Amino acid sequence: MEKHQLIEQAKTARERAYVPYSKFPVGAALLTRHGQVYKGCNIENSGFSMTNCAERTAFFKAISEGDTEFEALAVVADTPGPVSPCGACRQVISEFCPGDMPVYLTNLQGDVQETTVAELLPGAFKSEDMHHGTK
Ligand SMILES: O=c1ccn([C@H]2C[C@H](O)[C@@H](CO)O2)c(=O)[nH]1
Ligand SMILES: [Zn+2]
Repeated sequence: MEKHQLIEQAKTARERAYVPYSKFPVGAALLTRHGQVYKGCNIENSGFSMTNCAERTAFFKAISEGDTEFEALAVVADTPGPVSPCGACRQVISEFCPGDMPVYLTNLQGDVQETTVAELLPGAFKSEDMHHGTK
């Protein structure tokens, strides 16, 4: 699957966003090692803190279906520059993806910022960090 195809899938996902409060739809498309794509949109709630971002929707769909090996992620929103994932999503992405995995941050104007999981969250807290002295 090519980069532009994954970005198109993210745009399709964005059309399903439930965003009555922010009116800011976001779409994500997560490519697995087996070539499957999990799409995610942001889903808001009148209790604002319960909002789930597009990125985390895609990851939670994949993980809950038993797909745990990822190759690329695309995210799209109608932003002036490439969309920037929030801190919570950066932490979730770091949990499940190799540091060198490509991430395509895009917008509707066609700007594409190609980055990596490690660049999105330098110094990420990892499970290894919890086991000092216990192994
Ligand atoms: O990368 C991002 C940034 C924001 N949002 C959502 C959360 C909320 O619904 C709206 C405004 O923050 O956009 C995402 O889904 N992904
Ligand atoms: Zn987020």
